[in-house]
Amino acid sequence: MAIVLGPNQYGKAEVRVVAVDRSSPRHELVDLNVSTSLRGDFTAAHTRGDNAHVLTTDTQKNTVFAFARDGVGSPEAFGLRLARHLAGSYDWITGARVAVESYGWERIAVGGQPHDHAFRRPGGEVRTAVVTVDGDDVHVLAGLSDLVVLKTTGSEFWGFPRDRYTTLAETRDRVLATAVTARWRYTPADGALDGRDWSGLYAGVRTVLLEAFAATHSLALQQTLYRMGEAVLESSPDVAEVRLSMPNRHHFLQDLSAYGLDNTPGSDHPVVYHADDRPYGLIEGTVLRDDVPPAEVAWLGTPGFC
Ligand SMILES: O=c1[nH]c(=O)c2[nH]c(=O)[nH]c2[nH]1
Repeated sequence: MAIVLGPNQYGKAEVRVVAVDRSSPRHELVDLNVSTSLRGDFTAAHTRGDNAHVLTTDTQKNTVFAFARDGVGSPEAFGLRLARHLAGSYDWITGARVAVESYGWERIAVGGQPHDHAFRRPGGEVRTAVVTVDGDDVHVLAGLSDLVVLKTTGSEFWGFPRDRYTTLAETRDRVLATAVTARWRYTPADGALDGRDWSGLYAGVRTVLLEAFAATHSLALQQTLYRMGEAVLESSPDVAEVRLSMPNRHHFLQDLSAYGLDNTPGSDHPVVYHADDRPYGLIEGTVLRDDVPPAEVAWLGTPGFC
């Protein structure tokens, strides 16, 4: 009896690549999750730790980003280009599997017009309501969670203090993305909560949140959050306060200079970002009218910030 290596494959799983075509003011966005696997003769790596045949998973990841920099096209076409390249890279590599998930984004409508560089990812969004009866008082919180939005430009972040641990570069142009969780409290209006057009109110607030995200030239996600809450209060006299929780879904500009590719935001090639999932900044805040009495009981039992 001999113990032998059976079927095997290896690669980089879930490379989160976002490519932005900025060749016109109307940006186009491709958002992919790419996994690669190589098949071939990798026996020595498994049995002896001899890596002479191992095209590293790190290289496979870099190749995904470099190929995206040349334009993605359809997921099928991108997969074909990548799989053929990987399978053909060394004679001991006999095959490659490339799996591509493509996430769809829709343009956010501002004033009824699709925005040039602000997008919403459909699906997953949840409408919420919490009603509290406390003696004679009644409170209604409406809200939403997982409203996923992204801007490909119109976002800066600079002017922050630098201590010995600060490495973050200042930026005048970055991708800004978040998944909005919001709750807002309706004013009791003489206790006449019944009979309001709840769905109409909800739709109005949601539209204002989206429009404010899209239309705000952001100097910080904190500023965008405040502006979104402020816009709701300005447009809805029925709302007393808005609480927002917004993770900063970081999109890091991928450095491709090691293989001679420029990836600075410009218009002559797609700009390639790595969509990181964690850790993430978590920006949370309340925006409220200072002349409406607080109602902490309305928020009792609501976990997290809002
Ligand atoms: O909008 C931002 N706010 C921050 O507080 C922060 N911190 C950070 O590292 N990046 C960002 N971006």
